[in-house]
Amino acid sequence: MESNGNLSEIENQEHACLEDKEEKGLNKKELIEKLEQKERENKVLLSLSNSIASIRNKLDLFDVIDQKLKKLFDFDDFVICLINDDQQTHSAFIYNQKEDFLKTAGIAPASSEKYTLNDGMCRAMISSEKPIVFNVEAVLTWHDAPAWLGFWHNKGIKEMIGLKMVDRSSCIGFFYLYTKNTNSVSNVYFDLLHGISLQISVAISNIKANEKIEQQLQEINTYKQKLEDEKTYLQEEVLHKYNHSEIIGQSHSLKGVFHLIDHVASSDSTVLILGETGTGKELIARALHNASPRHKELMVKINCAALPPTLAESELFGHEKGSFTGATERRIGKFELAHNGTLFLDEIGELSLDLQVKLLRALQEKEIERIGGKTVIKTNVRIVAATNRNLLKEVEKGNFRSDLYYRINVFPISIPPLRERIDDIPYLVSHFIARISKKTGRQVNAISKSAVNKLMAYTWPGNIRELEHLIERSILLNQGNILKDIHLPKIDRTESVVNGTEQKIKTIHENERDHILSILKRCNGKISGIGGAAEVLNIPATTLNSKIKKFNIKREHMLNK
Ligand SMILES: Nc1ncnc2c1ncn2[C@@H]1O[C@H](COP(=O)(O)OP(=O)(O)OP(=O)(O)O)[C@@H](O)[C@H]1O
Repeated sequence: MESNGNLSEIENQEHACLEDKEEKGLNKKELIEKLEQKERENKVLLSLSNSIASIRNKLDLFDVIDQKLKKLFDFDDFVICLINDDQQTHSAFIYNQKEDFLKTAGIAPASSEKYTLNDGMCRAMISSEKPIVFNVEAVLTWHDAPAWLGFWHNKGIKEMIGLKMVDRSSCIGFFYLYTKNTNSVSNVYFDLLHGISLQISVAISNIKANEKIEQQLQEINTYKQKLEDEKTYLQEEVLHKYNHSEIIGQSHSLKGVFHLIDHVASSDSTVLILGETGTGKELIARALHNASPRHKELMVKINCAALPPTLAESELFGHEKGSFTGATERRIGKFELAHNGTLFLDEIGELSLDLQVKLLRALQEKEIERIGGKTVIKTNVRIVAATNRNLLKEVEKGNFRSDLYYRINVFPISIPPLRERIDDIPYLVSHFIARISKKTGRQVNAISKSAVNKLMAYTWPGNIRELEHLIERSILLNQGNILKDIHLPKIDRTESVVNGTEQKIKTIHENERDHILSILKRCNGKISGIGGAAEVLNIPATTLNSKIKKFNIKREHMLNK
């Protein structure tokens, strides 16, 4: 009896069979019972086919087969195996996954195990169009019995009904029913079984398509999460800083810094930026990143001085959800965020010794592990570090690991303090006036010459940041659109305290002499002309010359820094 599993065809066949039996004189009651039985079977098949259409995962398919087919056939268990991509082996795809079930001795079904297609059972099923009944005891005596058979034998299985599963005329796997009795599935049902296996093939294609969609969705979610992380980081960055795109200055020393940036930007070398606070180290780090091949990726900043001790490791390397109290969400660390980009380790001299070890390991291994994570994550980051400390001294004092120092001190760039590049002050002032006026809505658009001179005479312990803040303060206090009044700190802080002891009170003359001398030194002995001490002091060069004479200031005093 051939069948393609179509239900109406099956019914026709059953009617033909009944007519045949009537002819042979079977009694009517028996025939009605048969007909009712067939109707029940058809109902089960119809409901199976309806359920199969909505199946999305393996568990659903297991339940549907287990519940619906058990109404039709007397079997104890079943397994669906699929042929692997290598076309040489097959593995269990749908099977009973209950723990107590899998405890039985022998090789329990597991999707990770691969078995050859070249065993006696597979060969027989591949070459047969119909289900085959295998006797377990008999197959166990075969030289090419499948490796897993002992497991079912130990479970008390006596018979296996196996058939190949076909999709678009190729064999994609096998469907096995296991029974503890013999002859429990009559061969009358074999055509039906074949039809069922075709429906199961459809369900399997759906499951596989669904698994692929799920996997792609997961990839999309991971990517989305990365974009979210980057977006949050960038939003924080925008909130916390102005958007500097320019480094202002024309001084010889700053040009030297630009030259070094040009040299090193295109490589992946670690750069250590040295300089007093406020000299623009972060600006230089950004310029370096923007000039590097990594400029399309993020430059992620870690302020090592501001890392809270309890969260520092998570901040650097991230954590998995639930890895510690308060870790309610998975979070990626700055190292991971900077993947393919630049990691800017600001104020690296402030990093605790404990974190120095962890940082060194991450730099050496080029891989990190999230707290509570089980996998090692490869990272490709370019390191730019900055400090206002003398790191070598910190190494000598035992505050900074020498191995980390040598690891980061590959290409040092020193940013000169503002007092050593006073030529940059007028440019910086114009830049800040324009920006701060715009920001505050004030109409200030110029600065008086005397105010610039005053600024050039100051020593700027806080460097450009101090200048920026001072201009802002002055603009806010200014009347009119020319900045005339500059509110410099009353005492020049660098000169007010000497080794923590108070200065002795000086006479007016002593003060005047010291001030003139300090400006002369700053101007490298230049008296007149642009950038000369007379211009800075806002007095004629002739007046300055007579004061130099009066205070007995010698040329060597002026050059003696
Ligand atoms: N050459 C420059 N042109 C324009 N603005 C500058 C320049 N140098 C520094 N600044 C500005 O001065 C401020 C301080 O700069 P930055 O934060 O880069 O200094 P830093 O050396 O990193 O300071 P710290 O050591 O305190 O972290 C910033 O607002 C920065 O934009």
